[in-house]
Amino acid sequence: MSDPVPKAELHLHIEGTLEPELALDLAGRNGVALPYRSADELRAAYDFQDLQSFLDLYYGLMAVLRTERDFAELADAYLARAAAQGVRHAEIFFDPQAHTARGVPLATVMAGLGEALAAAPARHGVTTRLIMCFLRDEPAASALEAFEAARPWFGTLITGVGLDSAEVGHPPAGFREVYDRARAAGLRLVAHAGEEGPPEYVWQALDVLGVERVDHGIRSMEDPRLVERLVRDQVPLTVCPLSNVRLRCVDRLADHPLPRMMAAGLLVTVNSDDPSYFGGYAGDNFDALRDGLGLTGEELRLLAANSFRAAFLSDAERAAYLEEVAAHRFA
Ligand SMILES: Nc1ncnc2[nH]cnc12
Ligand SMILES: [Zn+2]
Repeated sequence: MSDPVPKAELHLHIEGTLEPELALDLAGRNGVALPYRSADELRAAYDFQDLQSFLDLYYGLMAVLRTERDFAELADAYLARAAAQGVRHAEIFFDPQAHTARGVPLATVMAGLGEALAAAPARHGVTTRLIMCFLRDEPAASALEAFEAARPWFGTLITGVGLDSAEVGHPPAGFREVYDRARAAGLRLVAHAGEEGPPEYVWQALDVLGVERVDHGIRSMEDPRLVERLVRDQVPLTVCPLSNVRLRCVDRLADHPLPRMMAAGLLVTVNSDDPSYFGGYAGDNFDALRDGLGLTGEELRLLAANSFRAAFLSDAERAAYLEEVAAHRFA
């Protein structure tokens, strides 16, 4: 990747950027016993059958994240890698409940992430937003509790709310109340839907939760009326091609619906989801689309421009980033 196109990353779980080497370092530093003796042994465990098999490993490995410094190092390492692949703006998810349930105070998580994000423009040339996600396989009451605990950071460090974790059997409609509170608090609204779950979950994310962006949304293609709606309203979809292959939502990259989604007029963006686990950061996903699906430089430019159109930026920031995309020369 000689000169990557400038892009925004809008679907990135900071916990999913935990590289095996850092996980082992933190395990040693924090005295956490892991059942892996080397980074290669850990990497070999990254062979997933579906979303749940990934989540089991992902939540388990979070045990190594304990201190403010751990979260700061995690986020700083992501920002360095992302910047090297052309990411100029990152809207970063985190899972508060996955940390507080392990006894790590929310204030510790926020202080660590806050330190790395505050340094990011000067250190890495990356602007950021932070989006707290609710775990949809936990009760709605737990999401409400997490939401209320995070109020001190609303509008300063926390820009929005999202919904993630095991999708099937956990439809968006169960989280109406916490989304209503988030809207009233002035937060931006997104949710994972249509990754493994059916198009009905995308409808619920739009019509019950009132989301502004849909994370994944690939199964929307099964419902022509839903595609019509998403095209009409130009609802951004944060698609994650390498993730979809690794979690077997699609059989092979060659079968990925992204080209059909673009042809249908959907506002598609390309993102890495959990790059340490799925074989690539944002630029690697762009490269895979070029090398594996034959996307042209102009198609990649459109995807990069879409990422800034779909981002929670001011008009002035957006215009400046779109100029950079327009000026980019593909090799
Ligand atoms: N791809 C994904 N889907 C749902 N929840 C997640 N949490 C982290 N990555 C996720
Ligand atoms: Zn995700």
